Amino acid sequence: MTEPLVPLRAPKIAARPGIAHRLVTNPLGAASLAVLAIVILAGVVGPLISPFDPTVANLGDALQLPGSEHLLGTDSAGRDVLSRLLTGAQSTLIAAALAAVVAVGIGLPTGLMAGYFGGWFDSVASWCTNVLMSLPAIIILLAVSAALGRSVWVSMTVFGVLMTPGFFRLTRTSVRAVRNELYVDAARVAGVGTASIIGRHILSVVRAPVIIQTSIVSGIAIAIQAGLEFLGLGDPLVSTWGVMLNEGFINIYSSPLLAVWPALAISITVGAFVILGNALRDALEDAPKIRGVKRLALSVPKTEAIVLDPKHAEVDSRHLLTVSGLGIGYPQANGTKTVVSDVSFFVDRGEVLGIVGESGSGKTQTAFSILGLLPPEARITGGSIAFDGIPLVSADGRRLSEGRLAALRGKRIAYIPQEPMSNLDPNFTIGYQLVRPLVKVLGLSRTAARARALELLGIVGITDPQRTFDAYPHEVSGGMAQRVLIAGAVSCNPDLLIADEPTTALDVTVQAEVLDLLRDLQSRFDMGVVLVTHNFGVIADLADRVVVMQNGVVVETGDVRSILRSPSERYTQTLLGAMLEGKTPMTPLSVPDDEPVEAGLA
Ligand SMILES: Nc1ncnc2c1ncn2[C@@H]1O[C@H](COP(=O)(O)OP(=O)(O)OP(=O)(O)O)[C@@H](O)[C@H]1O
Repeated sequence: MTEPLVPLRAPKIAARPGIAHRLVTNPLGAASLAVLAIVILAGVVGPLISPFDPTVANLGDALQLPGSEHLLGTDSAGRDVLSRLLTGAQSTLIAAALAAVVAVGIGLPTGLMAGYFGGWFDSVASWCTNVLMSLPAIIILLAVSAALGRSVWVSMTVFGVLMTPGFFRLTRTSVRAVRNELYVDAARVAGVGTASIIGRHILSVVRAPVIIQTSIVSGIAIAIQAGLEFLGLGDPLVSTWGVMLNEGFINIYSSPLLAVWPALAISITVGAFVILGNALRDALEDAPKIRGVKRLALSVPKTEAIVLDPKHAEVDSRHLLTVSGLGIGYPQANGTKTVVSDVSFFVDRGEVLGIVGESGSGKTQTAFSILGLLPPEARITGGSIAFDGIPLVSADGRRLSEGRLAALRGKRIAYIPQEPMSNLDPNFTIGYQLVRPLVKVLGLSRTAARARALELLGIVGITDPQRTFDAYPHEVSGGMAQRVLIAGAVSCNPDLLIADEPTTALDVTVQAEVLDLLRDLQSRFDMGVVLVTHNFGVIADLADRVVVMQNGVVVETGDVRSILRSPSERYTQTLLGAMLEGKTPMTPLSVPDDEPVEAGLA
């Protein structure tokens, strides 16, 4: 009988100061922001508030010292230094921004693609990056100035290109780290598209380091710009601080102050950019992080197999799910390592099938083959899988195309993982992560998706859905996170639910609650469930029928009551014995030598 669900109250969540708050409360961050705000303000309003026209020469006023008329004095052509500094701020900042935009504009998207997709694009882009990095930047800039003329815009564009390897490498490395996170796989299993995954989960992770790098590169661009102009390669028609510095050094003996003003402006601005970068890093490092513990969900395998057309495949449509003679192997130097062999079972609508076995018996591999989420190196060596009349893998080795499979995952086939925390993206609230698949996959409006998500949180036994909806994953317990994932899994009203050790990572008391919840939802939504576990107790609690696996093969199968009453295989008896003794058979069980297990791979 289904027991009533134990409502779970969300813990009180202390308000966490945001990144902006942490940045402005850091004295260095606040100071650098203030300096840059003043410089940017000067750049914007400078040309309007300049007391004199910075381009008009008046030789009669040349090289005047600071005074009441010219607050910072005049240069060798009699132009007002303060007016030139104010207008120079604008062109200096725009030129630095140009370099940063070019560097980010090329480095970020190429790094994203190379890191996420890998393959030939990664090889080509990495090779180009290595070539760019081997070029001496200053020589290239000098050569470009010589060939294309003294234009600050051209030299900053080229400098931006020369800075792309930094952004490319930073992005690629961050993406490669995060694309293996379980929450990225979970988003894929939930049916979220690649562009959307990159845009939300991946970009949100690389955003912070890219902002820090951009701040630092902007500072370096100003310094390089000033250096080039100091060497006399500046555009004399654009009054930047570097051009002023160059003029100052020409008159260093007659009017040393002329070099001091632009040098101060350059060093204070460059310093502010670099300090801001560091303060940003400190603010972001303060942010709580939850990272994946163990990668279980796997990437989509390369389908070099011929893509299956569902219309032209013979399938078994009597059951919701039929797995027949399934074999899975991994090519290795000394031949193929078989991890699943000749596995057959079926699941009907409204039925719970348990797959039980010790660690390494092939349960997860079997489950992932149904989801189409085996690692790229895995090979389906035989057998077929059909879901509700749709062939996922046909007997002749063809597979349903990834596009069609992706349309099934998250809509008709849902998945509950073992480690709830690692399957939630720490960068987004729980509400956002529930709403997004509802909008993207089911096409609900934001308002409807929000209402549905709150309703689902209530259904899975969370008493204050709104508070959990607004919380970040690290602000809830493991049991609550698993309820959230269960809510996400059933949100699309799936026909088939695959739950891979859904209670293993949880405390014993929470395990019982989650099992109750699964039982309740299974009957409420009339789903077929494949329940993967190493624990016969979970099978006894939840499953109607059971498949016992060892070493990649099915040892025994039947309805749970009869197998619990009279297990015919020695291995099943040992598994049951382990349950009764309270052991968890995560490590290979030893079956007494006198009565060896009949089934099993050699
Ligand atoms: N990428 C891989 N390459 C080679 N062998 C693999 C790979 N992934 C899994 N295997 C092997 O497949 C076998 C079955 O693994 P599977 O994860 O299905 O076991 P399991 O029964 O689910 O155990 P657990 O509960 O510990 O996950 C194991 O022997 C494992 O070493």
